Amino acid sequence: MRLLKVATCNLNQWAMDFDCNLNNIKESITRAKQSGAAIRLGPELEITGYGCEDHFLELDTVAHAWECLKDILLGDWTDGILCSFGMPVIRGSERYNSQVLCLNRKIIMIRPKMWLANDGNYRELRWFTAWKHKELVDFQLPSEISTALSQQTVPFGYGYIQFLDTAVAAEVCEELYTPIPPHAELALHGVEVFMNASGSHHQLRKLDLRLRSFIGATHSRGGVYMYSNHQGCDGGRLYYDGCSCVVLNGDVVAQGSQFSLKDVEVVVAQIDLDALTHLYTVKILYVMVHAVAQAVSHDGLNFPMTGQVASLRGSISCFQEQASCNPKVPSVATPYKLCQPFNLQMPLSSPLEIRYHSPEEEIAFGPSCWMWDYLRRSGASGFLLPLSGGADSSSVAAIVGCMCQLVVKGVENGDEQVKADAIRIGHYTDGEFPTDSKEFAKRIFYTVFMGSENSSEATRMRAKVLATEIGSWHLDVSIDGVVSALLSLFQTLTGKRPRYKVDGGSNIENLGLQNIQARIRMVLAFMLASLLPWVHNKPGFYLVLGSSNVDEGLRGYLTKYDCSSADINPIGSISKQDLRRFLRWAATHLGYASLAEIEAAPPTAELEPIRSNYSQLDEVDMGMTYEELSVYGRLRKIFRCGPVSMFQNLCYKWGASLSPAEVADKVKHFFKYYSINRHKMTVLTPSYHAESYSPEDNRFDLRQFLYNVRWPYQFRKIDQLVREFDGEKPALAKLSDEEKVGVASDGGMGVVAAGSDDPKAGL
Ligand SMILES: Nc1ncnc2c1ncn2[C@@H]1O[C@H](COP(=O)(O)OP(=O)(O)OC[C@H]2O[C@@H]([n+]3cccc(C(=O)O)c3)[C@H](O)[C@@H]2O)[C@@H](O)[C@H]1O
Ligand SMILES: Nc1ncnc2c1ncn2[C@@H]1O[C@H](COP(=O)(O)OP(=O)(O)OP(=O)(O)O)[C@@H](O)[C@H]1O
Ligand SMILES: NC(=O)CC[C@H](N)C(=O)O
Repeated sequence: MRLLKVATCNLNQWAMDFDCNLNNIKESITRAKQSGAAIRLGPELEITGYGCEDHFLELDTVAHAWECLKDILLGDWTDGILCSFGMPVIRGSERYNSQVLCLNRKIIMIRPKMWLANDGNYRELRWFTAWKHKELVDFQLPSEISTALSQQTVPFGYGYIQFLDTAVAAEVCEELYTPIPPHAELALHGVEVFMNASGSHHQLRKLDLRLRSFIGATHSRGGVYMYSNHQGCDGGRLYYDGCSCVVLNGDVVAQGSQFSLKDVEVVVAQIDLDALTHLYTVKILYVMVHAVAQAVSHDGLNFPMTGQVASLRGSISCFQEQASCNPKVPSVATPYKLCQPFNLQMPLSSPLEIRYHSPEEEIAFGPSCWMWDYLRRSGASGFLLPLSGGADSSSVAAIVGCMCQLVVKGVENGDEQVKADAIRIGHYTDGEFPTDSKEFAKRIFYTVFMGSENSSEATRMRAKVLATEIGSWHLDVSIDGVVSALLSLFQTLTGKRPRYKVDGGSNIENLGLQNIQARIRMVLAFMLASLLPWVHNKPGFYLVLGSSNVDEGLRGYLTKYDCSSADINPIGSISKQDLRRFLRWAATHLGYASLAEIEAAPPTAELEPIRSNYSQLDEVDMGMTYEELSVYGRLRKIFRCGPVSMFQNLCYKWGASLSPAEVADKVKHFFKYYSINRHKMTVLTPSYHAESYSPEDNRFDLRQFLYNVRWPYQFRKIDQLVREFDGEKPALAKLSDEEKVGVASDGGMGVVAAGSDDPKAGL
């Protein structure tokens, strides 16, 4: 029997904060050692933080990473435990994103990343070179390190470490998701343990995709797959969502949290790499030992199994055939044993039922954890939210409420860091600390309803009730005096006073009057956020929260520099549809009952006067439904559709209820407004990234912002296709639902399935 105990971790690193990162790393090693683990894996680029971006171009960053590594290696941290540290390494003139593998105060091997993440939010090729050679070369350690460690060189490149009792290899994040992942070849060389150091961000409904990859990696070829990820906001729009885990032969045997306020979480599993013992015996042992530390069987049928890796591989004929003729992969021989012999005191981990959060929980917990990190690291004393009583700002309020609940839970569970941060931010004195989320919210959360003559009593009351449920310090102010002061000023300047459309004004007047209200709210919000703490004898400032959703951004249905311009926005890349689901969930699960009524109300900007025959509604104003917007957004971004291919796809998808000419009108309408308003994306409030169809212009969706909004070439082609389709209409109408190809699946990312999004269903 070869019993191996492995530890992986979620670390809440902060880009460029080397002290914070080093402390977390040391803490994780301490806990790994306490658990008796022989391997400790940390996340990708953990020493610097993953999100340093152009700081990686600074030599200081790499130098500081070496200094931190030296600090670790000069102490007893790596004694008796193989540690993988993520850091940038320069070799010659190239910089590599590397896993540095250390044991007993020596560096055993440096494994540079071979396939870099370079799409979506990732731009690793801007900072790193990919190592493309299938070999190990000698790497001369920086002189300060080599002197301190008495070690001149280290093997650098692709390969694995051959210990006396097992073989271990690194696979760096993205490499796992490539068409030919390194682990496939390494497994054929007898590598039994894979260490994947990752920097992977949260995206709604993405976890499944990730877990399927770990499972797929080890299901047919066997092996132990260790995954480590960052967890938290390391200084940007992304939330790294942890979920460090250990997978054995396709079964998850240890799983860390996806959302948590903890800075360090260590996930441990114990595996037997060797012989297969009779299940019954194992079951008895399991009962006898009665404590499988990290792995608890959910259904009672999965017991810890011995002999998992070698035995499985030995039973697959093709595996052996391919292994026998596989080209050689270099290795580093390390005369050291990682495994223990059979020992009843060391219980084995069993397969777990994988824990997934629902999308509603993801919306609640991801942004709240991100906001907590942002708050505690920004030096602010709290948040201020312009709360309209509508769905969007109420979702943001609920997320802040959820954050307060998580903080109180963290304190209750004895998390000293959360407690210290909460005491500092909430300005508790005399040994007091938060014990009630509402009381905590009162200290760190201002909500402000800024009503105008166009606001309804219903929204004013909804804002007030929700604020009470959450516990925020709520203000209810009227901005009419400021609006009329501005209008009087304008009248003095020009002699003219604009009127609303319902009162006979033009479109320009109507828009001008709406935008005055929207922008005054922004100015007022920032004023209150900076001065209210002073009024209440608190030091510091509050961060202004924005609350426009991804669909409004895509369509441009927001006033540039209005109340959607804020310091940060937790829902800027979440769709209206998902927010509504979240509100229904939060009404019961977060205990804010009024959210149910808020969700049920039709979305309105309340910027125009309400008359008996007119009341402003978002979907009417926009000329499209939020449901349609989600479809356009996904086709545009995820499926990279231009106007013509979007039209073609939607003809299939909506063909049963809309004619090609109607589809063409919708597509043109969308592209017209998308392009008219694209400039607004350049000044979008930094938002939590949660959705792969985000139109966020600064880091994610890189496109021009000055368009020919008539799209003459593309729209002409659409018109031509409409004429052609009109001739073929009967043929198209004959297609059954199953035959309508629509949009292909996006691999589990929650994209519309064919035929599922009839635009009329949402009306
Ligand atoms: N190509 C370009 N590049 C750079 N900037 C450009 C530009 N074209 C216009 N601009 C600038 O943008 C301005 C137009 O933008 P903006 O001032 O926003 O005005 P605009 O987009 O015309 O109107 C805002 C729309 O959002 C609606 N709204 C407002 C508030 C809340 C809500 C809601 O419920 O969610 C909806 C409102 O009813 C209205 O339909 C122009 O005056 C110009 O200054
Ligand atoms: N009466 C109001 N009081 C306070 N803030 C407001 C008010 N009206 C609008 N806002 C703020 O301006 C933002 C944009 O206003 P808009 O009317 O577009 O709301 P929205 O995007 O539809 O969101 P909501 O669903 O929260 O009303 C809101 O999210 C809110 O933060
Ligand atoms: N750091 C990386 O290699 C990222 C890999 C991948 N795109 C992810 O989100 O997990």
